[in-house]
Amino acid sequence: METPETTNPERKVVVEVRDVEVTYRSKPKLKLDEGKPKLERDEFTVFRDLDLTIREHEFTTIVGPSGCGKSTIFRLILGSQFPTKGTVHVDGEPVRNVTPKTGIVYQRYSLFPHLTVADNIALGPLLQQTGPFESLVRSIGPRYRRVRRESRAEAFDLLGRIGLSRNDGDKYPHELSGGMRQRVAIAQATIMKPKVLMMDEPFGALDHSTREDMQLFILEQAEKNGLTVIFVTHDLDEALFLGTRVIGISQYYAADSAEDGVGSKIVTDRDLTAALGGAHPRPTTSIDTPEFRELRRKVHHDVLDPDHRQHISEFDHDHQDSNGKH
Ligand SMILES: Nc1ncnc2c1ncn2[C@@H]1O[C@H](COP(=O)(O)OP(=O)(O)OP(=O)(O)O)[C@@H](O)[C@H]1O
Repeated sequence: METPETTNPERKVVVEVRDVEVTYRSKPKLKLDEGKPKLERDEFTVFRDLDLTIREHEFTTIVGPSGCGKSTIFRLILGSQFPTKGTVHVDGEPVRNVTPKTGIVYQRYSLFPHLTVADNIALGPLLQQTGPFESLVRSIGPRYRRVRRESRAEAFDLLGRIGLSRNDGDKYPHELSGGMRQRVAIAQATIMKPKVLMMDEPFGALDHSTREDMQLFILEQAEKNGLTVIFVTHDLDEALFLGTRVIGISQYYAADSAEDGVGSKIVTDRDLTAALGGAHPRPTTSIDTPEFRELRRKVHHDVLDPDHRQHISEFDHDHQDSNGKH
């Protein structure tokens, strides 16, 4: 596997995935064993010995073909799924559930349709300071009203920074364009100052030109606010354009197996800044260099080329250490 000189060992570790195995089990099925009925579950191990270290201010993009396990990694870091074996830490603590340490932006459905834009953005701080119970029973109390007023003021302040007007704050999500909705979703996540911002195909539903605008927008937000971002996409160009580090996951085939895929692994982990001789492929104008085209060809070959996947089982399975080196 490519060695990621990528990750700067002096930077604080934000996400640490160690020796993780993820096995999915199907619901019990009734089968016949020598004529006797028996309940059995099918098992599928998507990852074995998965290691991943993500450091502060990295913009890590995770790319790979459908079904390779991108969302599985996403859910493990988020805390909505747990490994069968191994550990996942965020900001030095074991991940046990979804916490404000992790901000999330999905392709859709992050916004509550019955709340205005400002109330959607203010919801996180409001719930954090009052809790769902207090919100429910004390919504007319003075403390709740004060916290709500302050959270909304913070939300209105944020609108300008995400390219929306103050008037937009009183609109409902259905009154906004797709790109504006995703800007609000990003504000909703970042207002909580998460240690890591997780984005799962966030621009997948947008048209081409809005998607390009949003790519520039998230780069600007990441840079201005020093965000640590993990961005899952199946689009290699998007992954290479946005990432300071690109992780490619692919399914592998056991040499002696007739099965389709027998698991997935990280097949590429590259520091784009280092790979391109210190020049990051931003802004857009510089991504068409010979170095960038060669990098794209290699990552495409390692991650997305189905002929290459046949041979991945011959790869060295050694773990990386916390510096990302073998
Ligand atoms: N709950 C589950 N039960 C059984 N198998 C599962 C389950 N969730 C995921 N898998 C399997 O694990 C593998 C990885 O799934 P995952 O959704 O993480 O992939 P992905 O790369 O995000 O796919 P896509 O790009 O299509 O969303 C797939 O083969 C999938 O069928």
